[in-house]
Amino acid sequence: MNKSACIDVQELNVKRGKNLVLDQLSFQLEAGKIIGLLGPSGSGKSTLLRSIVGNQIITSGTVTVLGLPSGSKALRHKVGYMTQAASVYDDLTVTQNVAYFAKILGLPDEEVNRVIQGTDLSEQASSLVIDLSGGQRNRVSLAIALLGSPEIVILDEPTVGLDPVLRADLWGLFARLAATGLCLVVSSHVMDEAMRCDQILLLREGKILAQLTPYELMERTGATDPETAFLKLIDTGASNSHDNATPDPDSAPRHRASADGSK
Ligand SMILES: Nc1ncnc2c1ncn2[C@@H]1O[C@H](COP(=O)(O)OP(=O)(O)OP(=O)(O)O)[C@@H](O)[C@H]1O
Repeated sequence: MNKSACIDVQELNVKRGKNLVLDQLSFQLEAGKIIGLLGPSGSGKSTLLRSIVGNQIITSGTVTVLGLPSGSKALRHKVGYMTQAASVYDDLTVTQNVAYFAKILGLPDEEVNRVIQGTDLSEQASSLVIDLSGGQRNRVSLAIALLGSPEIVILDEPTVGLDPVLRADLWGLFARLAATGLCLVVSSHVMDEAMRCDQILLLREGKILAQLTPYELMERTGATDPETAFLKLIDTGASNSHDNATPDPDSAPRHRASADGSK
């Protein structure tokens, strides 16, 4: 495994029912970056994320996380996971929700305040979740995923259903988290969000179409927007795209511009 790789997937196949949902995936992801897992609905994003977290029975291949097989007990506090379905209780306050999960994980009270502050929820700490906006609600799920200072945080479509302002807000927060050295893997089917990542893994019908930087995505396809770039990659078959290319320093991931605290 590459020294800086925090996730190493080799020849991963996953069948769900009779369907081969992930087909011979091999790739490595580096620490300290935002990795965007992009692909259309049904392309296998959630299944791949579940395989990394260790919540998915895999048919063959290996998924190694921080040097250990995914799902290992020793990874429990090292990998945070925010599922697509909201896992917060409407009738509890923000603090009560976070404290509940902190207790399950055996974490001290200070940890509750730390993640609430880290997700900009201090003002809403005493509000019931039912009274929060969609973005604030998603941030409660994110706060729970950050409990215990994980090294890897897996976020399954955290911006789904949010308006562009709230989406930009959350991506600003992801950038600030990545700047602290976390490895964030964020799935989305909104291609525009690809441009906010350091690296993009494009998935289609259970196969990796490309692994590249936003800069490379645009340069390789000559497209002016990521949606068109994705379609162009499909057209060309992207047969030589999965090349783990070295990021171009000039690609200066756009989110870094907002990593200094602005949203
Ligand atoms: N329990 C299941 N049994 C059989 N097939 C399943 C099951 N769950 C999911 N699938 C299939 O696996 C494929 C990948 O699903 P997955 O949820 O991983 O995709 P996705 O890219 O995350 O989609 P979305 O963006 O809509 O959440 C889909 O074709 C789906 O129909």
